[in-house]
Amino acid sequence: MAASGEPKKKSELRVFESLDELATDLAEYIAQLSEISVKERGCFTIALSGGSLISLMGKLCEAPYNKTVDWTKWYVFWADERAVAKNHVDSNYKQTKDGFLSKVSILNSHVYSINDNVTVEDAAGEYEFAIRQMVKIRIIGVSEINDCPKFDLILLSMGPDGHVASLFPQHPALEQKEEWVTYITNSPKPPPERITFTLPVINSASNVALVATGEDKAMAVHLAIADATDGLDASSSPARMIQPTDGKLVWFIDKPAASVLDAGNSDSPRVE
Ligand SMILES: O=C(O)[C@H](O)[C@@H](O)[C@H](O)[C@H](O)COP(=O)(O)O
Repeated sequence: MAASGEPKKKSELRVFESLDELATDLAEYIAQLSEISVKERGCFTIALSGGSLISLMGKLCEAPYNKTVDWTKWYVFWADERAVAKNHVDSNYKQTKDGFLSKVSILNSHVYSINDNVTVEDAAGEYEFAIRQMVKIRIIGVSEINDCPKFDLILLSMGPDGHVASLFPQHPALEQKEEWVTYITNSPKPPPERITFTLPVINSASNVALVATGEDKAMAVHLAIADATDGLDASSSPARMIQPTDGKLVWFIDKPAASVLDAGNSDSPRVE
């Protein structure tokens, strides 16, 4: 059973006893957002990332969702991607195709993967251009605050160092305010070359889900969520910088990832 708090400041923390319960709730959450977006806007724009996220989304490929979700209305993007060939084991696209896209009826023409035939810089530029075209025709919504794309849902998983997408602690990419998509060539976690959504894009989404599982994430979860983090330099916790301006953030974490919060080492969390 999830310990789920009432939304406060448009953020919510859901803590699960098991990965199975987390996966069940995550599938229902995504399916509900898809239904709402299709009803309100006629389509559903979702940006994915790597890590265990894709396998945690697995229940979407099963009954009832495989039949009830309106897959033809989905448009799939990536919040970050490694600059490797699409058939490389490190490719987020490959992981998503093998574990998700090949199992549901999303149209190939609605899948916006990153060009793996050009430099990482050009791939980032092309990806931003593609997103701009989709904003122009309003498949992707637009933020009234800053003209950024407003994805219906951006799904992120957090690393043990608090990184989200390919935004790593202390990295200058965290400061990028102008571009929607940027690239890095020195990722502390291999592979070194990656493209990533910038913070303004992530924070402009209608919904952001942040998934963190396992004990190795416990301190990063604490730093990202706790109200009081004495002397914490903001850029040491990219996950803490995820604060949708006009959208809603939901954390999906398991007990081990919540263990530092549970231990009472944090003051009241910034989210409930
Ligand atoms: O880009 C990457 O190198 C990974 O995808 C990374 O961002 C991953 O998502 C987190 O480290 C969480 O990993 P898990 O979800 O596997 O715990």
